[in-house]
Amino acid sequence: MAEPYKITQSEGKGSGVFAISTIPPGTTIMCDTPVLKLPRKLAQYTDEEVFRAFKELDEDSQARVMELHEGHRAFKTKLMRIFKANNFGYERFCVVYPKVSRINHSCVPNAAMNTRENLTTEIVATQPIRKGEEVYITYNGLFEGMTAGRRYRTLRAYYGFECRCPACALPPNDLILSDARRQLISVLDAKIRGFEPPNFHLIDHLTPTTAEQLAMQIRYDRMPLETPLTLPERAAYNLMLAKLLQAEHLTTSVVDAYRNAAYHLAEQMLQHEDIVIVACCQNVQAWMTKAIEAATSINGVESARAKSLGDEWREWQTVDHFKVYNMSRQGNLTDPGFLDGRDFAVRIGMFGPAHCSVLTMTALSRRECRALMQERLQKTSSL
Ligand SMILES: C[S@@+](CC[C@H](N)C(=O)[O-])C[C@H]1O[C@@H](n2cnc3c(N)ncnc32)[C@H](O)[C@@H]1O
Repeated sequence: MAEPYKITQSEGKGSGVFAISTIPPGTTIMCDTPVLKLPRKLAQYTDEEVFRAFKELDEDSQARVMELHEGHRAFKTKLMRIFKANNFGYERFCVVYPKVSRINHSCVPNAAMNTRENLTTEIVATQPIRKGEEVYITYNGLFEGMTAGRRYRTLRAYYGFECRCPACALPPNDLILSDARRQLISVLDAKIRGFEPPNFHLIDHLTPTTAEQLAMQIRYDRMPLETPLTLPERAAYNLMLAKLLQAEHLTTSVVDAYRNAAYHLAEQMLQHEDIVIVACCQNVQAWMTKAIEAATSINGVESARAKSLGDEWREWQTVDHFKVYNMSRQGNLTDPGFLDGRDFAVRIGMFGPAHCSVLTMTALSRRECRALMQERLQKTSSL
């Protein structure tokens, strides 16, 4: 199949990758395999190490490396300048891709890199990209949670350019809001993953000279959370994260955030096997719907992600709580006025002998529901 992009000049950025036809979200724009590969190390690579790996390549591969962008940093050799401007660091290797290396950076990217274990990578559109528009990825996954000032320092130190993407070029008042959102994103994202928020303060001292120091390289060490998040916190943090990511137009992680908010709220509700809280079911449904909509618009309606979320949601609906919720929504409960005015929760139970028991349902007001839950809590804590 013809590739939907061409590599051509991008104003003020050297070369760039541009869409030659409209690219719907979820489309694989480009596939690439590393041309140069070095084992990952904590300390900086020396010129000799990079040269040794380069010398192993055949002539054609060497030529492909040497035609890449040199960046703007003052390393001694052209090879090192190219390596520094184009390498991607993974857990075990640092690699240079011949085609992906032509993609410029934006803090609000319209494409993302999906890399397999064998280090082949795909660039996938995460937003609709119109014909003639430039394709952007983000050079640093942590930028989602960094203020514009810290992104500026990082890009200047490691790449030597000033980003003018829509997030970095916001008017001052909007920038303050964007910075606040991104700092919150960093806190919520870290806590959801079970870590204390990363300490980005070292970046404030980052300069092109200090960038190569080891102390700067290991600044993202993460401390596990002292107290794990509770279920209500998990649901709330994921919901806030989803909303903040959307406000920042950072679409890639929105799907997981909405899905996880729904999952943890459902988990919380299912702790009471016999109580169906209507508002919880409504929220679980609303957030799963948003996750599915986001996956459909980012990955495409036929994508594995959108399908697996749809399957997951259908499976959740086979649980008694959602069955009862759906019945109440469809007015299928025996008494049509059943939930009127007391529509906070439904208590479900079984009545009669096991072989012919019937499902019973009792409407609960907010006060009744809270009293019932508190009574149970007291019983559990007195055990
Ligand atoms: C991996 S290369 C990207 C492709 C490169 N523009 C080229 O000509 O091959 C990284 C270099 O591209 C340039 N670059 C990338 N994103 C940029 C941006 N948003 N603004 C200005 N320059 C950018 C910088 O010179 C950076 O060192």
